[in-house]
Amino acid sequence: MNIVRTPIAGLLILEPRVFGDERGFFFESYNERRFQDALDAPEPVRFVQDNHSRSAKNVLRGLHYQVRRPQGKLVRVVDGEVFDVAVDLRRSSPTFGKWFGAVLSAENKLQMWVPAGFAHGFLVMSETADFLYKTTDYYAPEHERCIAWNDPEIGIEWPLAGAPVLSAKDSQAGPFADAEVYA
Ligand SMILES: Cc1cn([C@H]2C[C@H](O)[C@@H](COP(=O)(O)OP(=O)(O)O[C@H]3O[C@@H](C)C(=O)[C@@H](O)[C@H]3O)O2)c(=O)[nH]c1=O
Repeated sequence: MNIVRTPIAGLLILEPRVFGDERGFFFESYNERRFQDALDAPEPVRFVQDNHSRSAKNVLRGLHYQVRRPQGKLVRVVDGEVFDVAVDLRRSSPTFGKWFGAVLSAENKLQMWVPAGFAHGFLVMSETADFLYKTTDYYAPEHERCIAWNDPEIGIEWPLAGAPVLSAKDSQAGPFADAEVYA
């Protein structure tokens, strides 16, 4: 597994080693020891929930985060292609308010490690996309918050091909300026 650091501290791209042969391919989609070594964090990261969503083309989910029960997320795509984005909500971070995005696909098999302290979202670029992720805390809807995907202050450059399809919740999301952020 190759670890690619991003311009935002703690936010990583994981590139698994894929073994292809005449049958198809094999790769380790999660290896706890390699993952913990890559993070080099004081406390081991513990995952408590695995999620799977399927979305149609142009669906945009996000930008989501949980105050008080923040979730680290290890995300990947097993069918299709998405543009995956994390926004740094850690006020003490030199990259507070900055975003980073990467194309994750079934083809490239890249994973993004989004630590606690970020808002997260993605746009589906293929006809459909199956999106899988592990989280470090449980879903807590009472602590869930949304920031508008098109907040001008954040300025995410989404590779849009038309208007995005949003949930009712996401279409009512507020601006970054009103967001409850982390310390
Ligand atoms: C996220 C989640 C949703 N649900 C339920 C609530 C709701 O009825 C239904 C759909 O929920 P949502 O519309 O919030 O799903 P979705 O918009 O896919 O939410 C997800 O978006 C991406 C970008 C993230 O980063 C995730 O952490 C999560 O917030 O599923 C759970 O039961 N557990 C969960 O962990």
